[in-house]
Amino acid sequence: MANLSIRNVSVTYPSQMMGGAVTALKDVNLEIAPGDFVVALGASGCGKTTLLSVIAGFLTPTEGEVLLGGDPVIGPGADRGVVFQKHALLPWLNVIDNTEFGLKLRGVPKNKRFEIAARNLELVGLKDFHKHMIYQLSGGMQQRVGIARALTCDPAMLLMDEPMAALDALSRETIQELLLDVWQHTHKMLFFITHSVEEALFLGTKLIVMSPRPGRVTNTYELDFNRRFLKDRNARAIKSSPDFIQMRETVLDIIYGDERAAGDPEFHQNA
Ligand SMILES: Nc1ncnc2c1ncn2[C@@H]1O[C@H](COP(=O)(O)OP(=O)(O)OP(=O)(O)O)[C@@H](O)[C@H]1O
Repeated sequence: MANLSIRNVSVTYPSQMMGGAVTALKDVNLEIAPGDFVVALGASGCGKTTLLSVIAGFLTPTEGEVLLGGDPVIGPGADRGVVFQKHALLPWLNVIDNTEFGLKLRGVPKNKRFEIAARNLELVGLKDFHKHMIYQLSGGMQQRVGIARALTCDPAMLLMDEPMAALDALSRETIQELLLDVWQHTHKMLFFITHSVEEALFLGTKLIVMSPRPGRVTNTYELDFNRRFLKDRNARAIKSSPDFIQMRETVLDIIYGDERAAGDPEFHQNA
């Protein structure tokens, strides 16, 4: 199975405000192996979305390279499925047609694409919702469709940019647990962006904490809270355990420090 290697990646955007250029990423190195669930966390503007865009192939780095299975990433590809925060589903198509969409574009025959889409919808708990229109679904169910759709081309990696941000607390916890089940079932690499420290610690096997100006990875932690959850399925016990709380405070200190240094007095209490 293929590793994803991010090697010495820097990204500079042209900017009229910031003296002509803004360094969104500076010399980022990261190795993601099959089965890794990498979560990126950090103050606003530290380059999380830029890093995801580089991995997805939406953006070419100014310096450095991204390799998937040793091959350079030179654009978007079916080997990397992207789940966006919202507004990414096609409202005029029903659930099964949205889920099949990528396969249809690739010319996969109808029977085959139905079989794959139905399997993925079952995986995300939507087997009875094939014919529903997108507007008939809750935000959490729409995100389940987004995950099923991203899985249909059997990518090596799922990329998710704050996929839970628009959900209420209960739906968010349900989708977090669902995502861990999907991860355990598929063994895909995951790269996941969030602003919630609790979510990051609960979901990831590897947490990267990023700092702004210029955006870089300052701290990396190996985690096993998600594996503990998959063993005993008691999320509340894990999130209130002493080691979870201690880790949460350590990470919050880093992020608060960055927010203060950036002069933002209203750090959003998203932890
Ligand atoms: N297209 C662009 N043109 C110019 N500057 C950009 C562009 N996209 C992002 N930036 C700048 O690059 C830096 C990193 O942005 P990015 O969106 O990657 O950060 P982020 O960590 O995802 O932020 P947030 O948490 O607020 O979503 C910021 O200073 C941002 O203003």
